[in-house]
Amino acid sequence: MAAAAAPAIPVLVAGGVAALVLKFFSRRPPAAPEIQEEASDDGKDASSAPEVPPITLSWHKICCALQAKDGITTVKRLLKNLSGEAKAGRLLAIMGPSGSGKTTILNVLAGQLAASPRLKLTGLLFVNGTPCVSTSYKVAYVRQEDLFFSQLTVRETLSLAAELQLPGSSTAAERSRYVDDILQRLGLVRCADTPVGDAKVRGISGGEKKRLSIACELIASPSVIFADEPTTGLDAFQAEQVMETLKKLAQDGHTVVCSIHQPRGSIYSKFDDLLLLSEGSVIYAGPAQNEALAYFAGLGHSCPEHVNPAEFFADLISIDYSSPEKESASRKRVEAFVEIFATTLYATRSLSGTEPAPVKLSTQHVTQQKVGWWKQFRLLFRRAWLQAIRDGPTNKVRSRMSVAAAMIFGSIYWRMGRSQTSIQDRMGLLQVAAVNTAMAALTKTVNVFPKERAIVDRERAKGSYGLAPYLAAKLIAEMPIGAAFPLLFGAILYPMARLHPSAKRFGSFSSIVTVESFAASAMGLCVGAMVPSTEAAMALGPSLMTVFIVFGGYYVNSENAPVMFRWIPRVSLIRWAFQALCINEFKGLKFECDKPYDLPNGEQALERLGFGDSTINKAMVEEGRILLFWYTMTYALMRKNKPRYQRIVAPDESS
Ligand SMILES: Nc1ncnc2c1ncn2[C@@H]1O[C@H](COP(=O)(O)OP(=O)(O)OP(=O)(O)O)[C@@H](O)[C@H]1O
Repeated sequence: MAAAAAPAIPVLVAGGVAALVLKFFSRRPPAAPEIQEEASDDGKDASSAPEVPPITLSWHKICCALQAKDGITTVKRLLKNLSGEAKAGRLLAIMGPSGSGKTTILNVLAGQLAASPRLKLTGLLFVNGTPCVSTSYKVAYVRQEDLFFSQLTVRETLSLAAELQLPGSSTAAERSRYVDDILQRLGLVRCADTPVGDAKVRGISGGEKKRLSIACELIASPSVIFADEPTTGLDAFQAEQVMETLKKLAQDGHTVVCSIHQPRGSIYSKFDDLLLLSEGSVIYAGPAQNEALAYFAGLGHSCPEHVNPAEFFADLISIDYSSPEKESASRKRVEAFVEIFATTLYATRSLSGTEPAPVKLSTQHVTQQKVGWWKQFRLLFRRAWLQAIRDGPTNKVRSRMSVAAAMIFGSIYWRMGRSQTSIQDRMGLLQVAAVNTAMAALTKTVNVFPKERAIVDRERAKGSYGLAPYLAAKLIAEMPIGAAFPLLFGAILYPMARLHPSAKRFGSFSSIVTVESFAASAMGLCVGAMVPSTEAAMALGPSLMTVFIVFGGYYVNSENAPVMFRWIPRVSLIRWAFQALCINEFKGLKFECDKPYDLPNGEQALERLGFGDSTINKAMVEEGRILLFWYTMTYALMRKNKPRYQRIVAPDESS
């Protein structure tokens, strides 16, 4: 009985955490934005755009090649001798056909080209004329996909970024004013208290999401802002607004560089400078407006009146694959453009004139972590908690599934008696309960975690916080809600099936399924940390769990399994949960006996299953070890898989 009571501890712990969390947040309603209404200490006006050091970024002879496995042969040249510059206070647009290298050059300039042993990246980068070093300027990179925690409002998202990224010396009022200022500047005031939303719950619009992405990047007052196709997926109006935002940021003194596909005329007119690429080569780099048109007119290609220059350039520099003749003609034209540009004044006038001395460069940009471990933990805990409790659709589905599963199994195993046949029924039900609990927790986690990991990877790459406070905050914040569903399942199933009728046994039953559910979630986290996408996680997670189900203690007796598989039951979270549930159910239970070979009590039933000399405590310790193993593996994998960026080397260093 004492053993049976021991596993009640996790439920008490989860309940305790839930109570503490509720108490903590009862003082701050979840929907309320976390704005401190303190008066400014220093009376500074935060409404003006913060001053950023002006940066002129120039690049010289950037080459990027994909190499064969031998490391010598070049398979493809992604960037060919690219030179150019982006100036403070100006908006530079990188345009070119699909696959021309726009994203690649943007990644290179932002120091965020994903590292690969098969890529060779050479060239020189200069900031205000001096060789670029990693921490000499602040970079913001607005990626194509906008990834956010869907249940947080716009203001909460920005406030959290501000709390994590602004120096600890700033006051809460200053941070709050700073957030208000950014909301104002990016036109996000109207949707400030709207949740970001996702596919399940509609939140802010695509354009607002993009502007929120820019806003989050602006928190650190970057000098240079890179944006990869910021208008993709937006309607004309939203696209216009996003580009207007970038233009204003340029006018505020930022250096803004964006790649863009086929902008409409009104968007093109906002560009100050233009970098035209085709198949990794520069076709034109220089001022975007009349100069660009005059340059091509000088080459015999005049843009007709009332034609959008962006469309004109797109037609001019694209390779036409519709027929071999057209392909050859368009390729010749593009090659001629590349050749001409490489030898014109345009190609060199923006650079400092003298050939820069080769220096060893690193463009890896890592922000220093600004706040301490506990503050990171507290902020991330709040985010994880809000995300978990506000996710109504997911929680509704999970609770409905728990109730439905309990009702179905409860009806099938309705009020089991004490006949001999009920022994098999009990075993079947306990196995089904263990499998259902594990699968529900696993599928939920693998469905959600890979998306969250993508956000966390980005934030960690920026140095916003560490992995340990993130994981600790997530695990603790999700504990109460994670415990609620197995508890609901147990509370309905237990009386329906009339399992061992004792409050203590019910407490143990609930504790066992709760711990098992945490172990399955931990396994889901590990699977999510291992693979690149939700689809891959959804394929791998349940397949792995099937193996643990087969060796879950009911279908195969571990002693009868081939030697090579005998270790699997020891690591199967289903097996230990099933074992603990059986001991909890059968110990002390008497059965009706008619025949001499009938089993008179539960102890003998346990002997048959091979659980005779075990206890609930022992099984739960094993389950706890499995839980810790998956948590540790998740930590190790996320640590190992932290995004790494390709180092750029000076041309002569690479030879
Ligand atoms: N890490 C990589 N390994 C292999 N090939 C790559 C890698 N990165 C880019 N490429 C290739 O380099 C070329 C340029 O890619 P990039 O994404 O820069 O083009 P893009 O102009 O941005 O295209 P789009 O407009 O379609 O996004 C493509 O052919 C792409 O397949």
